[in-house]
Amino acid sequence: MTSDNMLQEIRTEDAVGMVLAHDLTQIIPGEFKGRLFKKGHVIQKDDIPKLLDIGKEHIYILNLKAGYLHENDAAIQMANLVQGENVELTEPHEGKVTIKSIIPGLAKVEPELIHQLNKIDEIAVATLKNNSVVEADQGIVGTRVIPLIVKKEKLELFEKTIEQFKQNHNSRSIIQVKPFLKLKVGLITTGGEVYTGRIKDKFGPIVKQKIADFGSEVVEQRFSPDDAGTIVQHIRDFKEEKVDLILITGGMSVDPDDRTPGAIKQAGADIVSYGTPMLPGSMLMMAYLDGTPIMGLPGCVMHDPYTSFDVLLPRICAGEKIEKEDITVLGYGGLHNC
Ligand SMILES: Nc1nc2c(c(=O)[nH]1)N[C@H]1C(S)=C(S)[C@@H](COP(=O)(O)OP(=O)(O)OC[C@H]3O[C@@H](n4cnc5c(N)ncnc54)[C@H](O)[C@@H]3O)O[C@H]1N2
Ligand code: MOO
Repeated sequence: MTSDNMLQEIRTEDAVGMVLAHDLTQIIPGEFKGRLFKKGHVIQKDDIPKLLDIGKEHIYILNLKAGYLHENDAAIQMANLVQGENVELTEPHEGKVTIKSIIPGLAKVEPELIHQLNKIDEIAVATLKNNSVVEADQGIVGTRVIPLIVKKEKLELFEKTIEQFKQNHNSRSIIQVKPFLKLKVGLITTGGEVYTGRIKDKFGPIVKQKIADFGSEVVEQRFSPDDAGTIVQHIRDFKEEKVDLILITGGMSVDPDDRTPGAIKQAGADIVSYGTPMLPGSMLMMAYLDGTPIMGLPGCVMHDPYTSFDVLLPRICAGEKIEKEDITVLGYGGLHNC
């Protein structure tokens, strides 16, 4: 007997008729990784060679004492303690519970708390990054304890850490998925070369597709020469038409014809940031005009698949307000092939 006499080691050849204490995993590189036997399975004579094939010369018989939890029950408890809106739990599998989204949306995870929880010895909580875009049925979090049996005290500490975090953060959900709203988007395409027809607009279709990907719609596209007054007029018209988001493409960098940042300021918007420390997408402007988000989109959004626009857009589509702090953190890890 080991581990406070709760785990009895039995030779596999002598284990016929006994009950497995946990899921047993087989891994064949490139072919299979998964559960070969499930916890609770009663071992049959035919199972013996299969068990030996996966390297199990001994198995555990479990005699759990008060004050201890089986890995499956610990994983369920941990998942229940962190789960919030629009998610569901899977059954435990090889000691792990997965929290999955039930809708497409924006996954919210509290990094600071996840770090605190993982400081508890024998606890493992693996998550997607905060603000990841997820599909329905996609896993967001996996919970597991490292040993097969764990002291209940560990889970009590886990729970207390969460309670304390909630007290300090207005009972904020730990893990949740925010649905995407159906926004009406007004698009202003600037650039004399497009306005006069010298070149075809290639920015509009790309932005329209990105908006549609989150279930929103560009309700109108207007074209403007490199003239601040015209851009301001289009902004005001869209504001009157009560669009939910105004996007302005081009004219965002350092040339004399780059009129977009000036026009957004001239329209009276509050500027959250001109510039982001992410490449590509460093010349993006984030602003709000009486609560309506306005974004100035630099040329790279038309060319690069992943820019600061692709980081901020899903959050805006999920109804979040972008603050300066959301922009400043984009620099660390923010160099993407640019
Ligand atoms: N010396 C510097 N050069 C650049 C800087 C800088 O800080 N200093 N920033 C770079 C960054 S970052 C970007 S992004 C680009 C472009 O920024 P803009 O938003 O000002 O882009 P434009 O000058 O308006 O156009 C650039 C390019 O894209 C074509 N374009 C624009 N709109 C359309 C459209 N609707 N359809 C088709 N093509 C379009 C335009 O004709 C130009 O070829 O600046 C870097 N340079
Ligand atoms: O706004 Mo610009 O690329 O950073 O490419």
